[in-house]
Amino acid sequence: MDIFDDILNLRFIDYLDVVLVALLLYYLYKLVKGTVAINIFLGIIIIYGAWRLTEFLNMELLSGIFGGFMKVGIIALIVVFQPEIRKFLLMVGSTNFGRRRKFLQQLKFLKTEGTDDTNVDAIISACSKMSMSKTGALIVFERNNNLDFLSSSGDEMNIKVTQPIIESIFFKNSPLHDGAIIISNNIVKATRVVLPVNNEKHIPQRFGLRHRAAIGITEKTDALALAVSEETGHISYFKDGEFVVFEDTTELAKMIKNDLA
Ligand SMILES: Nc1ncnc2c1ncn2[C@@H]1O[C@H](COP(=O)(O)OP(=O)(O)OP(=O)(O)O)[C@@H](O)[C@H]1O
Repeated sequence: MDIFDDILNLRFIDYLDVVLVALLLYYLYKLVKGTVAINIFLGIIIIYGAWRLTEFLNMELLSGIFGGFMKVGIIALIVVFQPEIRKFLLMVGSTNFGRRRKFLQQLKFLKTEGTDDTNVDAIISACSKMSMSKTGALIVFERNNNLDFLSSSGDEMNIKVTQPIIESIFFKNSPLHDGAIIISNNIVKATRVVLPVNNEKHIPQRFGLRHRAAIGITEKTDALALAVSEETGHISYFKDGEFVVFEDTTELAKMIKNDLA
């Protein structure tokens, strides 16, 4: 009965508390998913379990050793998870409130008809042409996480998306063709951007740095990425650090529009 009383007595702030913890866990999971950090995390849990067990069994020497380790645990955690903590803070701090405002406007039916919707069809047409001519390309779509911290690694731009613009950026002799481009609200924000590369995931050997970079950025942020392979002309779409399977470019365009909505 006590439990039911407790549930009935939950305040709004308690629900909010639970939702925030769930969000925090989700972000933490997103950070450590597919990395060695998950193994370190498991290691810590095993040592904690061993410590409690040796304490329970009154094994003084062993429990002393594990206990000593656990006492400095928080410092060890900060040292070991330094890159993950850094990325986590970056992810939290770089949330793009501009897009959130747009979302609120949509809710209020105030959004003016598609002024800054990305022209996905133009991008897909450019990708199809680049696929046929085996021109390599790497396109990143910004969503809620602000990618300005990456733009500085390349050349900042402010140019409206059109099919010829995308094709000419990646044209082999163009000075801008190397690296990735970042697109936000139908604007190419940056070119020649260097993305974080995922070194840990086991993806087929035929995929090199371009595809690993697409996995890296979509894993660490909520961005989407499109890659056109220079070797095979194949178009790949990435979301949440994974390849997304699609039938044809019509389905691909539909998926991207959906994911950007
Ligand atoms: N970290 C990165 N960030 C942005 N662009 C990158 C990055 N790494 C590689 N690239 C781009 O990808 C190009 C090709 O790299 P690589 O051949 O290793 O990739 P790949 O996955 O095998 O692609 P492809 O099938 O086109 O050869 C590079 O010339 C560069 O323009």
